[in-house]
Amino acid sequence: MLLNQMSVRTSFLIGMTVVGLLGLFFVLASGDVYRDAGLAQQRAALGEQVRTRISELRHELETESQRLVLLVRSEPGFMTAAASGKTALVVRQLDHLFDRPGFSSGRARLAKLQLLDADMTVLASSGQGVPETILSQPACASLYSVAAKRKDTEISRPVTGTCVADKNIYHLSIHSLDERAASGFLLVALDMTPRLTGPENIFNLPVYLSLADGAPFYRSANWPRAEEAENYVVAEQAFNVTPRAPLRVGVSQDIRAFKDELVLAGHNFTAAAVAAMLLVAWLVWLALRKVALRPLQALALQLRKARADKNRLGEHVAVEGGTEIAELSAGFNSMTTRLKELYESLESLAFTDPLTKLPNRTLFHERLEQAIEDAKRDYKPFALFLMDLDRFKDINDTLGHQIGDKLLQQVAARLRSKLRDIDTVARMGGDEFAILLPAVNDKHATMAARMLLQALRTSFRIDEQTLDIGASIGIALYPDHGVDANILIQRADVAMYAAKNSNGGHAFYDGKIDQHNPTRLTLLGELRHAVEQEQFVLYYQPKVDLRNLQVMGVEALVRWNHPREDLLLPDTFVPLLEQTGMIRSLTPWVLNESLRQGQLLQDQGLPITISMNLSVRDLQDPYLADAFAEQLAALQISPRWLELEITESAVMTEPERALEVLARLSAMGLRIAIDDFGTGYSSLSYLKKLPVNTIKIDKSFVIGMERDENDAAIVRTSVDLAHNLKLEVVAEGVENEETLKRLSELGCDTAQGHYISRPLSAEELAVWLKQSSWAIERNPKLLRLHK
Ligand SMILES: Nc1nc2c(ncn2[C@@H]2O[C@H](COP(=O)(O)O[C@H]3[C@@H](O)[C@H](n4cnc5c(=O)[nH]c(N)nc54)O[C@@H]3COP(=O)(O)O)[C@@H](O)[C@H]2O)c(=O)[nH]1
Repeated sequence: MLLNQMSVRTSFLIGMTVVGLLGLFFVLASGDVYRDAGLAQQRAALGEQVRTRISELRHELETESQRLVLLVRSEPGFMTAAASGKTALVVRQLDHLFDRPGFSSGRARLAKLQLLDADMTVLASSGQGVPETILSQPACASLYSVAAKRKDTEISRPVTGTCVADKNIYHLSIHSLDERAASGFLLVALDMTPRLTGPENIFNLPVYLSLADGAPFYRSANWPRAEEAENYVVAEQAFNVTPRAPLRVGVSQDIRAFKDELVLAGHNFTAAAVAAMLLVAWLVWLALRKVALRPLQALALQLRKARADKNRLGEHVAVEGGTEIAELSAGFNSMTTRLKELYESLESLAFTDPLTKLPNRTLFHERLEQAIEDAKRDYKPFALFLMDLDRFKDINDTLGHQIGDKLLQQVAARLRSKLRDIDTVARMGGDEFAILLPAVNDKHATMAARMLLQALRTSFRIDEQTLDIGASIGIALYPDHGVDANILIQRADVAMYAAKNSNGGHAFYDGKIDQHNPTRLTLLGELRHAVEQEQFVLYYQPKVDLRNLQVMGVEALVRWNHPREDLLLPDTFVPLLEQTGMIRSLTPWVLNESLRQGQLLQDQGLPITISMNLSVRDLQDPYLADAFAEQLAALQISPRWLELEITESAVMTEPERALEVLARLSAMGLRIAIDDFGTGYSSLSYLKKLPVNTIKIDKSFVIGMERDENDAAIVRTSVDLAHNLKLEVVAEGVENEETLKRLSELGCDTAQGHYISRPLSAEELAVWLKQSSWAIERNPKLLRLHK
């Protein structure tokens, strides 16, 4: 377990240290074995030396005995005396021999000469030498009986023996005087005690002699004491003297020098073994480091780098090592390359808009945060643009998503091509783009916005079709309009709505126009949803022809069928739809629904004109007339059943464009009414130019005309003006019979108001048209029109 938590390097070092310690232990243990073996060998060598010396001593004594016997045989005096059988003469000769040169000159001291008969009975003994009694002791005398028991054929060979008597050790040998037994035998006794004891013993070492029963016989003065035992080796050898009295010879040898040598050799051996082990360990370490450790460390290092910095993913590590390491490194390199690819594709998925390949909302947010940091550090302003395409929804709905997608791709490419490398352009979703322009002030931002809008004004060519779109850009500046990313985005959003209502197509954030509050934001979100889900419904308010007091048309008025609220009136949401440009998505729906309703009523035999309201944004739409033409054709409805109500202010916002749009609509046969007449700063010169059929006097004058003479004057003047211009007049806001009568007296053509009817749902209208006193059956004008 612990090994699992260690680095390979540490594991290697620990493993090698353990192996090294084990090796050292075995080296030290083998030193002891080696020393013991050395001592055993020393002991064996000493034993061998003792055996050899003893054997040499025997041989030497036997040789000496032979020499003496030959000397004796060559003494005529003795041989004559022996042959004479005269004991005294023989004894004299024997003693005489003792004194002869060469008898006592040997290294073994001559101890006795005896003449024996054929039965090994002593005939004569030399007076010189050791006393007679010593040789007659059983240990020595046994040799006589051994010799006596020999066969005749063995008589010529000497009999030898060793005996211990009277604290001396003797070598005895019995030789025949000649080839015949009858001539007698000669016993030669040599005292070999000095050869085994004393400082000049044959071993030249301290000697310890003991008898068979263990009784000590002799001990050299320098024999080691018990406490010195470890400094000596002792070899023990049986030195057979007679069967009954074997002598054991112990020899000790001082081994201190040898032991010192052993210790020194042991130390040298240990040192050499340790050095060899270290060398082997070092070589193993070098090899392991080269084939395993270095490659693993290189791979681990690369892994750490890649973990710390994702950009280092995919960097290849070139390592040399064994087969497994080569396999590991190849696997590592291919894995890190694959990881890099996966990471990049993930990053691309997470941060890139798949359609336009532009940064997405998430990445834009990151860049915005970074831009704020940079701007704080460098004290440089920057600009944030939020841009929304005009008419994109129409294009998407009418030409299909594929065209819409290609248009977005071309818009993205065009925007990108117009910006600097340091600028960021991102797609926030739908047809909304965000642009970050570092290090620019308000003047640069204005120039950039104009340049981008100009770039988008050039037509787009997609699948053989030429498409024209516009855009609105809202601009928020750092730090003037905010120092926080979310605030800047919100304010650029507010500015974008202002831009939609402006002429230039771009607008800076302005605190005065910012009606930003949570309720408004919620409403905005819900409205977007409502437009997508078509959560609207049309109510219809009848208009009565004052000449016959019968209904002649209805005004279509939109209501929001809010999922949680009651039906919401247009004042609560139409201004917001107009500000945001979303009204342009609602208008086609109102047109479609109005025409469908008109067709239903006509199918029921209730032919009436339907009026619908257009906003200022509709009047700036060059495709509006085309859309109306398409819709009318699709439903096969005559344009004369449709009337469009436009306010003076809507026309006066961009009179030239409005005039162009209205001219086309009028040319198609649609009727045009000026709504809320009298409330705006009417330009009579434009009124003259407009293809208008009707003016609707604003209800604020009509409601008050009974009480306020000024209002009454305005109504009267408006009626006269309209008639002078050959226009029809509608008075709205008729709330009572008196007003209706007064309007009729003034020559007003049509009346609309709560007195006649409040706005009705489609079902209510169908009933009302059949049942009310203003019913259509009694209106011959309309019946005539229908025919
Ligand atoms: N662009 C579009 N604008 C639309 C659409 N539908 C409506 N509108 C605009 O909303 C304004 C308010 O409409 P609404 O709340 O429906 O009010 C209408 C009538 O209910 C009201 N009216 C009618 N008679 C009387 C009356 O006797 N007294 C009284 N106090 N109010 C009355 O007037 C409104 C109709 O006005 P007008 O359009 O000027 O004829 C409305 O002004 C529309 O501009 C839409 O689909 N698109």
